[in-house]
Amino acid sequence: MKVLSVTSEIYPLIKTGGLADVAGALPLALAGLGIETRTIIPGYPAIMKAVDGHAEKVHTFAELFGERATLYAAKCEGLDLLVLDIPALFGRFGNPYNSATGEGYSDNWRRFGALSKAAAEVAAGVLPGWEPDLVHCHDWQAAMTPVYMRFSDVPEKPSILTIHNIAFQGTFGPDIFPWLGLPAHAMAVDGVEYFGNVGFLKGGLQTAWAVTTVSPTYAREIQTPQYGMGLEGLIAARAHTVHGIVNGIDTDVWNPTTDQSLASRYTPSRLRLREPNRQVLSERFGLDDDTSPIFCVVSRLTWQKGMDLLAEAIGPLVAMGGKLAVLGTGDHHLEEAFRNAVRLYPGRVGTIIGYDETLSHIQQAGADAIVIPSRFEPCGLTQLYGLRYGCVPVVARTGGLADTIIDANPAALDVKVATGIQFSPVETWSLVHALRRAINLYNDKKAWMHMQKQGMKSDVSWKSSAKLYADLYSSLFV
Ligand SMILES: Nc1ncnc2c1ncn2[C@@H]1O[C@H](COP(=O)(O)OP(=O)(O)O[C@H]2O[C@H](CO)[C@@H](O)[C@H](O)[C@H]2O)[C@@H](O)[C@H]1O
Repeated sequence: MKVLSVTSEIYPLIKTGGLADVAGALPLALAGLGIETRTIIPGYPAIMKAVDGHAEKVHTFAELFGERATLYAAKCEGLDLLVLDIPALFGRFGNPYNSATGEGYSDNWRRFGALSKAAAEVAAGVLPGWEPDLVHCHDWQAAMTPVYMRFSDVPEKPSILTIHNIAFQGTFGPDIFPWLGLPAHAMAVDGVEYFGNVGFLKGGLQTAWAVTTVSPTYAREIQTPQYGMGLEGLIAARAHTVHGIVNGIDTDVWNPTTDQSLASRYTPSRLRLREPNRQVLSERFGLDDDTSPIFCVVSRLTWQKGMDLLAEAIGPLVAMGGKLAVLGTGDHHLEEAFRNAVRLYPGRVGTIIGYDETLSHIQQAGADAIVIPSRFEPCGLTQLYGLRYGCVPVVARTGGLADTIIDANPAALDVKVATGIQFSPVETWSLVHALRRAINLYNDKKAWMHMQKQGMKSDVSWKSSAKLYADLYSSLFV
């Protein structure tokens, strides 16, 4: 089967978050099941640089959203890419969505409208010698693809839209509609119309043949007003086509026995070898060199991720003897709160504001636990990295966090199946209680080691989830 994947970021070429990890890893996992994936991606400077010298021009669009566009094919990092080069839209350095001030680009509707339109044309067969059987779109930036497929003259191909984060919906004023190149009747409830505006994600949810999200619990949650962010009615109405498939991780990139980012590599039976990583981590974050537990964070510093709750829990955490190493970027007031905590609790809290892939590996290998107090979490990847690295996850009981971590309740501890700590409701007092439970368990060396080992045994690979995607793909042809 031939699949066209449509995405606005892909690991290792351009990444702002978990979407890139999934868009990069899933094609490799599906290849093992006989599914050939080509990924269409905007030609940002980072992508153009990566394919420079080995890209082949395969198509020219005379006009796409007022611009001339070129599609290049290139193999890169094991990925089979179709790069959409439109310098006026994508030739911007830095974050793919926002300007240097952190604001979304005002022409994002043109940029990702163009990506979706180009993808729909590839689906319709404009490339010489290659036509996909199915189109798999990721998030709002790709969500107009099935809309263009639905409202075109060419027979529609099966399509899947995966929601990685429903908080980002790509909603724009109605004045953009005439520029989208869609027939007038597409501005209706069974098209892109969304409370009088144009909704990219809404249009995709309406038109894709199947909708997936990245865990079964989140698939249920987004059908409720608490989590659906306005789209719950539409998603619930399409419940029979909504599937929750938990993300896997690239177990070659995330492998503590071979990871070259680490000061020391280790296996479940040689957990002592984590110690040099712990030391590197302590030095990098300016933490006291003692045996008290280190909790880490690798995250966007936002409300979604519950980082305000963690900021409030720092005092109690330090009072209970814990240390905290925070790596992240995000809301300025939260960045400031974590910087302040370093001043208040020197040696107990370390904060690095920034994005650092290598350091994120060192954290998982050196910290004792990773804290993920998300208010909502479609799947979450950092708890999966934590499991793989023996860094015990302390997580909010929501979305994929609820599906992937086995809470250390007395029964689970008794039969040694616990892999982390869950807490609910997602409030500061409850998080503090979870941190206390973690510290108590950490002080019981045997129980803690069992949890680390049990986590490291968990199957966090793409194997079973890739099979679920393959089955879903096949089901759309019957
Ligand atoms: N400062 C930093 N330095 C280095 N690395 C950093 C970093 N901050 C974050 N990262 C990395 O970025 C990725 C974040 O992935 P997540 O799944 O945690 O959340 P995100 O909200 O981006 O993804 C959305 O999509 C994914 C994929 O489906 C879902 O798992 C998730 O629930 C959903 O919100 C991880 O690989 C993490 O290690």
